[in-house]
Amino acid sequence: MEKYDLIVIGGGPAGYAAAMRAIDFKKSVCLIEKDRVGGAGLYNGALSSKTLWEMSQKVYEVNEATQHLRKEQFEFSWEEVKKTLEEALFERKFHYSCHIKLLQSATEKQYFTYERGFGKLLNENEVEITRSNGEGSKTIYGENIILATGSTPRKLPHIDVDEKTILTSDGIESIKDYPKSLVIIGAGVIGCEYATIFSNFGKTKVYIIDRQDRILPFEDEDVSAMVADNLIRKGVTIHNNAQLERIEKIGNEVEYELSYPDGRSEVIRVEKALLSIGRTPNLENLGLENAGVMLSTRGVHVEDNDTVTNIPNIFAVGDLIGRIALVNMGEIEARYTVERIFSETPVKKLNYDNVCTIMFLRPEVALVGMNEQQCIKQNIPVKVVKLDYSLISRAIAMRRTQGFIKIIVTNDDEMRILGMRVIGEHASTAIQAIGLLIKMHEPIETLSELIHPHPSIVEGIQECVRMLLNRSLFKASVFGDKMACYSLVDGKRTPLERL
Ligand SMILES: Cc1cc2nc3c(=O)[nH]c(=O)nc-3n(C[C@H](O)[C@H](O)[C@H](O)COP(=O)(O)OP(=O)(O)OC[C@H]3O[C@@H](n4cnc5c(N)ncnc54)[C@H](O)[C@@H]3O)c2cc1C
Ligand SMILES: NC(=O)c1ccc[n+]([C@@H]2O[C@H](COP(=O)([O-])OP(=O)(O)OC[C@H]3O[C@@H](n4cnc5c(N)ncnc54)[C@H](O)[C@@H]3O)[C@@H](O)[C@H]2O)c1
Repeated sequence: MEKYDLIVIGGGPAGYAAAMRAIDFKKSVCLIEKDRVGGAGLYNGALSSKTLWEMSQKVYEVNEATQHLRKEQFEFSWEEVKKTLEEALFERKFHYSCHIKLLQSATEKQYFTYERGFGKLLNENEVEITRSNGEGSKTIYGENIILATGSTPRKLPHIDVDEKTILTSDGIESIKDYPKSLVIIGAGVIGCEYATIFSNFGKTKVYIIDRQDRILPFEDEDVSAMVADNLIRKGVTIHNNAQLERIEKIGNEVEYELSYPDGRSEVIRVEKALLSIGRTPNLENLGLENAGVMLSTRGVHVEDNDTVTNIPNIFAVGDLIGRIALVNMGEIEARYTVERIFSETPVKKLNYDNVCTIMFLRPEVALVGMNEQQCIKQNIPVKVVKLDYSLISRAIAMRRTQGFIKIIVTNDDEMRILGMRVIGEHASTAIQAIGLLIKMHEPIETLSELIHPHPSIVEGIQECVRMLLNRSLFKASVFGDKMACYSLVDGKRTPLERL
């Protein structure tokens, strides 16, 4: 039987990162992927949806900038959109396939093996690989095993997803043309990103069904309100507080019925529906019971800030553990796991305090660390500072002054940063710097006199920090509507006196 130091099941961003990190330790690693290396990091996921988003942003911006000049809207045909999408996917797929091929023929071949097939645990060390092309199966042995089988869209028993008319993110990119109308069920990240994409293209009437009183319910109200306002301005209908009573295919269309707390109900017909109500970990036929691996309510059970399961040589990373479903987190968890297994020196546990993300909306939203509602929920007393984009030179130069920067710090003299939210153009440009400050437990003083490029959106972050220190360029006493600074203790906001 072939023996390896490490077997990795699943070749998405997490599994791939694990295999590559094992090579650095000169350990023998077998990576097993049943379908396509890259997983949802590429296909029907991060790269594909961002390619669509980028194209849709271009369309929207051209039309916005030239609205007084043109009679007709600028547009891409769906064929052009698909072609660009395929080019982008091919480029990345090419990197992976060349990389894998060359690694297997280079000096690394003694370490790296790639197997195309379905991986299943037979016990704590043995994995069966069943090849999809009818070439049978084989069993291999691993000293250590990393499970990285990812997730798939969550479905509901009463919604008949056929990936043609009623779709999930797995099927939406295979549509043959822009739908004339699209209802999106679930107003989380995927739902809002696709609402942005289709409303940007301007060819689809978009509806979002939101069972809560606002979209993006896990984000602060000011963020979700600005995102919602912009979607509505682009013609999107948001059904807030709506209960989906029924959704069914009628011919080539979809009919859905909603009810509201005030007793109202409505029936609407659209061309397509997109179900985006979260993701489910890929646990099926993984053989967890054969090895005695336990589950949590979210996925495979792992220890806090760690990736080890209840079986000491079996680990789980990425979407499969249901902790934070992001490419960057899957990669970090995977790299940590390999270091934890093979490093001769102790490795620091995982830390989720400074996770940086971007929500690809219009405008983009950058997130790092905690938001206000998390501070309230965890009863952490904080200070909050908020600056409107209209006071930032670069936003003025861009003629895009809609947006704000919000920074949350500890409610003490040191004022360590706990989190930041930026919504607006170039929102994502400064999140890693803030992520680094959070990780290093640095006080905000560090940022206040650092030389920032001018004109840039990040100067707004510096102005926020200076406001907290009561030394801002503009004074909140004058621009009270654009600058806010308050303490947030026991859920109560109290304005802080600022000059
Ligand atoms: C529409 C969409 C947009 C997204 N946008 C972003 C974004 O902008 N930024 C971001 O950070 N994240 C984004 N995400 C989330 C991100 O794609 C996932 O968090 C990430 O891909 C998870 O990586 P993973 O390796 O854990 O799992 P996956 O990417 O799901 O990969 C798992 C792999 O395992 C394989 N597999 C499963 N079972 C087996 C088995 N038994 N044997 C062998 N192979 C198996 C699968 O075929 C797959 O290739 C997005 C997701 C979606 C759906
Ligand atoms: N830009 C990014 O980083 C990015 C982009 C896309 C996806 N992702 C990742 O993918 C994950 C999954 O995204 P998602 O949007 O599917 O999940 P989500 O958790 O972000 O949102 C799901 C939404 O569906 C709603 N919902 C749940 N059940 C419902 C029901 N029965 N009826 C109506 N609404 C319902 C929830 O209230 C929530 O608003 C995200 O958590 C994120 O980690 C990240």
